[in-house]
Order: sequence, then structure tokens, then C-alpha cells
Amino acid sequence: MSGYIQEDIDPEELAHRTELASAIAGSVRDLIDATVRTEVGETDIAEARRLIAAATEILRKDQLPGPFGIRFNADGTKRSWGNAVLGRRNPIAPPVDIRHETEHSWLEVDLGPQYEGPAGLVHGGVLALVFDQLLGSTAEFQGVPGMTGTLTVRYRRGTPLGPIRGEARVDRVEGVKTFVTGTISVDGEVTAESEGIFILPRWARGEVPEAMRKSVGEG
Ligand SMILES: CCCCCCCCCC(=O)SCCNC(=O)CCNC(=O)[C@H](O)C(C)(C)COP(=O)(O)OP(=O)(O)OC[C@H]1O[C@@H](n2cnc3c(N)ncnc32)[C@H](O)[C@@H]1OP(=O)(O)O
Repeated sequence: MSGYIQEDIDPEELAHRTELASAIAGSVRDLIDATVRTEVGETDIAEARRLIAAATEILRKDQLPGPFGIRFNADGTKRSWGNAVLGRRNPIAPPVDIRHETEHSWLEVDLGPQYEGPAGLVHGGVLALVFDQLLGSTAEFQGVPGMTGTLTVRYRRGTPLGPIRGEARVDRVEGVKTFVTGTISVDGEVTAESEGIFILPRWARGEVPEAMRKSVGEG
């Protein structure tokens, strides 16, 4: 499948590139937050836009022709830097670090004002986004990966903006389908529950490419 690119980079160089990716995405994330919450007037907005346009021009000097894709080293170390949830170089991504334990996976992330839906609460679509990645990565880590076929979310109560915790585990595997369940909670109280059915697509049946099997160093 296109978009999966083997690109062996030695650890020192990779650490350096990761630092650069995180730094620029962090700056833009800060800019997004500042933009959502700014109260400055027309003159400051005009000046800010001029500086942002100048920064954009610098970044445009050398661009990929399309999306980042998923890049991996021969040892399986994976980079999903454009990913909307995990992406180290994607300012839209919170970004999330998913931790994998033997039986379950989890994440903790602070969702700020740029993820607002109802006043002061996280947008339901953002929670679905987080669930999709958390449950999908959980299936992948357990060696039963798939594309999201169906994702259901039950919103039990509003999720306040701020720190959230997500947890997920594989419930069962039926042929090419992996059923994963998860929760999002705030201060120990579950605010949303989800079930995902992850299906190993026809094109990946047979041998699952190693790059898709394990979430090693993703994001
Ligand atoms: C290997 C890749 C790892 C990547 C992990 C990244 C995690 C991130 C999660 C995502 O965001 S993925 C992006 C959002 N999802 C998609 O874009 C998926 C788009 N849909 C498809 O590609 C296909 O419809 C899909 C792979 C889900 C199923 O197509 P197939 O042609 O492989 O399914 P097939 O017809 O062979 O059916 C296999 C089984 O799945 C069932 N099935 C098919 N589509 C389903 C569906 N949508 N929901 C639930 N079950 C479904 C189907 O009934 C059948 O059940 P049984 O085995 O019991 O007979």
C-alpha cells in the first residue's frame, strides 16, 4: 500500500529530526491556542498575519509533495508524523502518546480550547477521533490490526476541556475483525465509552506488513 515508506535513519539523526518536528509543531500549536483566545485589535491582527505569512513562506521553501505517510526503519520503529492524533509534526494533533501494557493501552492528554464543542466541553467529534486512534493502536499493538470498520461512541456526560485519560483493550477477535472497547475519563469518572470493529482489509490479508503490525515508536 502506498504511503508506507521504509526510510532508515540512524538513531542520533532521528532524535534530532524528532526534536525539530516537535519544536515547530509545538510553536504552531501555541499559535493556534493564541488565535482562538486573542482579544487584540485590527492593527495587531494585521501584524500577526504578516509574521505568520513570512513564517509560512520559510516553511514552503522545501515541502513534501503530499502527506507525510507512515515511515519506518528496518527495525520497525515507526513515524506517523502527519497523523491527526499522534503526529509529532502535526499541530492539529494534541499530540497524544499512547502507552501499551500487556493487556491494555492508555493515554493522557490535555485538550485545550481549540478542541471545544459545547461551552467549556470537548467536542464530541474530537473524542471520537481520540477513540479511533486509541482503539486502533490497541488492536495494532496486540498484533490484530485493522482499519476502522465501525466506531460507536456513547457520550455519558460532558467532558470538560483539560486533562483526559483514555483506556482501551481488545475484547475479542473474530476472523479478520478485532473488537476493541475503551473509555475516556476525567478525574476518574468515565465520560464516554466506545467500541470499535477493526477489520484487516482484503489487501492486507495473508501476511500483515511488519510496519503495520506493531506500534513501536509511533507518532
Ligand atoms: C492494517 C491497517 C492498520 C492501520 C491502523 C490505524 C488505526 C487508525 C484508524 C483509522 O482511522 S482507519 C481510517 C478509517 N477507516 C477506513 O477508512 C476504512 C474504510 N473501509 C474499508 O477500507 C473497508 O470497508 C473495510 C476494510 C473496513 C472492510 O472491507 P473488506 O472488503 O476488507 O471487508 P469484507 O467485505 O471482506 O468483510 C470482512 C468482515 O468484516 C465485516 N465488515 C465489513 N465492513 C464492516 C464495517 N464497516 N463494520 C463492521 N463490519 C464490517 C464483514 O461483514 C465481514 O464479516 P464476517 O467475516 O463475519 O463475514
